[in-house]
Amino acid sequence: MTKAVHKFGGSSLSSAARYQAVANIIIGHCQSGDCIVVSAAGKTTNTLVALWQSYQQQDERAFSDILLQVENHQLQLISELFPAAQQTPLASELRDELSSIARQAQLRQLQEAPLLAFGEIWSARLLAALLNTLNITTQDVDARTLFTQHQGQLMHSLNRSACHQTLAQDKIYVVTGFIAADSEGNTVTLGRNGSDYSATLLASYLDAASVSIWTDTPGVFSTDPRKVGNAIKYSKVCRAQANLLARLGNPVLHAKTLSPLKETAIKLQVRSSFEPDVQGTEVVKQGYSKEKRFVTTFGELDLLRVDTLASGEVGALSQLIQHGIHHFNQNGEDYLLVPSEFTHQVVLRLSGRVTIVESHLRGFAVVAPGPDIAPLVRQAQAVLDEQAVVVRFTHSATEYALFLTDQAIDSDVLAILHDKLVNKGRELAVIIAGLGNVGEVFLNQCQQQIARLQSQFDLKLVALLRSQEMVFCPSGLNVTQWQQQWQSEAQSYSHTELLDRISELDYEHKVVIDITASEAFSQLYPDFAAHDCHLISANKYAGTAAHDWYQALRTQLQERNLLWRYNTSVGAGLPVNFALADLQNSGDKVVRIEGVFSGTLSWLCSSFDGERPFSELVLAAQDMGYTEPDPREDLSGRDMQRKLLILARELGLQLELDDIELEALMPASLAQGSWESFLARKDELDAFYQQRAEAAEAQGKVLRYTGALEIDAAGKVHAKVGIAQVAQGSAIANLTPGDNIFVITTGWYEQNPLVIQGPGAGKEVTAAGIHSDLYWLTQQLR
Ligand SMILES: NC(=O)c1ccc[n+]([C@@H]2O[C@H](COP(=O)([O-])OP(=O)(O)OC[C@H]3O[C@@H](n4cnc5c(N)ncnc54)[C@H](O)[C@@H]3O)[C@@H](O)[C@H]2O)c1
Ligand SMILES: N[C@@H](CCO)C(=O)O
Repeated sequence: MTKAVHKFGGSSLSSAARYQAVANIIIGHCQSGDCIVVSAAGKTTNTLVALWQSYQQQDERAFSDILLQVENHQLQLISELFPAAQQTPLASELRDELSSIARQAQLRQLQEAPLLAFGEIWSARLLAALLNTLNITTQDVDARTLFTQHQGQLMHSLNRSACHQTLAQDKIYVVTGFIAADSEGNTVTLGRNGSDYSATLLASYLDAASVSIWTDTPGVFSTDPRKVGNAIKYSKVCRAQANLLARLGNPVLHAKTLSPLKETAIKLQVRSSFEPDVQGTEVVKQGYSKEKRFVTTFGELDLLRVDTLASGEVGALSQLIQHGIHHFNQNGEDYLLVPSEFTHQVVLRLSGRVTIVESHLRGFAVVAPGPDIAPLVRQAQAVLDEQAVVVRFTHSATEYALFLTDQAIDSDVLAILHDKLVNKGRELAVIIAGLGNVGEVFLNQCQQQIARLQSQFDLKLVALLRSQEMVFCPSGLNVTQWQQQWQSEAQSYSHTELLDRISELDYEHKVVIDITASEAFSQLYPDFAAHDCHLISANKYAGTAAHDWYQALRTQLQERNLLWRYNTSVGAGLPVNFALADLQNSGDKVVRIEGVFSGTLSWLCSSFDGERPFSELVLAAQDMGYTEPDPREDLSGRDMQRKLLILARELGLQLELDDIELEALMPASLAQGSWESFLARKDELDAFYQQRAEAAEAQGKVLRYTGALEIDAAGKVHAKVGIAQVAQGSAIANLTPGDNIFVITTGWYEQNPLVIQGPGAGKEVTAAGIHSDLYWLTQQLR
């Protein structure tokens, strides 16, 4: 049984490298029995259209030039994709076909459709050959043997049995998109973007489980992502809205694509072959997704009024111009929105029954759930008035409204419309990982916080995760009863299951809040980003990972318009990152940061008076929730080293963790082994500390654990964390136990540095800092 149909468009096959990329996607996503539908490579169809035009114009010189261009392009693909031995038969088959085209042209017997069909035939042949060289049993199939039309209508039962008979073996089939045959065996084409239609038709004939349309954008967006940076990629769109968008000219979905899927359970996905790991958009049956908001812009259109429109006539007109036509009725009159380039064809066909009401219109449509339309129309009109955009015609229906304007809607106006019409009333799904010291307090504060944010943003807590178990509730957990829900519903999970569940979430925005201390969990950040999740971290591992990984994550987040907030990873709730960002954004230059950046070490050093053994204080700090899960992460200086690295990266410095010199506040011999074995040797820790404290006292000083980062005049960075003897009475010596202090010297704060001081660890302050990050995120999303 065919499990899946995958369609790759021209942009996915525009070069040898793209063919290789598609082959890799097929290897990763397909199984024997699946079908691949292909369009012509790159701009091949346009070139073949130009070839046809030169033939019609009897321009022999242009004809032979274009034919040579076609040959060179195909030969280049062949030579780049295959070893020499394989190139010869492929090249000679191509040359035979090109000679036959030239011969038919000379005899004036060339026909348009069979000429255009070569684009798809060559793509299918090359891709199948490439897959075979990669040891994947593949066969290319000419769709003219599968799809037959009679008088413009597809012969469904004949086609169905042809598909079942031809595509029955245990191999991968690469089928040509766009083309079919008529009942006499002549080639016919399925129209613009016909390959998408071929793919859904094939899926319906084969009762496939799914169709994936692989294109150059990773899904269906709320508006054109090339024009509006914060366009939202929806993970799910319902078929009715997808259909409407297609009729309104959305560039990703095409009017005919969806029709074969009506009344079927076939899953349709739109994905990017350029970012195959990124979750695309699923077009789901009615009721399986919330209705979303879209602002979709138009190319040049004419508005036509038709006297009497017969049933099926709009479909026939669309068929004629091979393009979607939007039809609506206003005040009892029928209107058509026709792309200007096709108006003359439509007017000719409707001879005498049509009036051109307005021509050369641009504009946009707002698509939204019914109850939202009326207020959105008012808001859109207000934006257009403010921006002095002249509206020539408007139309409102139950699920959409049209604004037809004089001028094209430019990116600035579109961004404002999108902000006002789409960015409002959105939902944010919150996934919380880590329900330990900080996580529990954060959750307990959540009830109040979510209610407070609710007036501006609709937050839903959809998942709670510990290392082994999770509760996942897409419609939202009850924050006040999370403990009961945890008791009754928590289940073990794998990371794959977690990512699958996240990919199914039907929310405009998602955020993963990482309150774990797990390096393994932080390594999932690129996957979360690929699933369009914003990130908030108290966990320091991602911020201190190897620079290349860290930079790749940052780039990935930036490309996907995702935000990452991690203020609590340094100084708990203290606004250190804010201050550093603000100084730099204001044009200041930070040259030195020094101080105490560990709540645990601050508390331990300030509390130690020789009365209680040092190790006893360590256990007390652990009890208070100051330490990392393994307090040796603090005692080793590693936690403070991480914080200094996070600050360094905030300053744009390219450091690795080990570029920061580190001196531990414990004997090196205690670093290995279990926590229990460490406790068994706690005397060694006590002696280690006692000895250093006494040495400091002998100098009239006190022992503290400090860190400093300095950028010298030559731009060289010096960074260190370690044990220091500090003068009694100094700011560091006088720190309240548990406080952090950040002394920041900058160009402007040179003689008298800026000081940020306060609690640097603790459940409440850290949880509060995470709420601050969440609030910041919601503000940015608005
Ligand atoms: N304690 C503080 O004062 C403070 C301050 C700032 C930042 N932080 C950071 O906050 C994080 C949490 O600190 P804590 O004191 O609450 O730690 P904790 O050990 O008490 O809690 C960690 C939680 O994470 C869960 N967890 C571990 N691995 C996981 C995984 N792979 N997936 C999902 N959950 C996982 C554990 O089950 C536990 O519930 C740490 O990264 C810490 O550095 C803590
Ligand atoms: N263990 C850390 C928690 C805050 O990151 C500290 O003591 O500073």
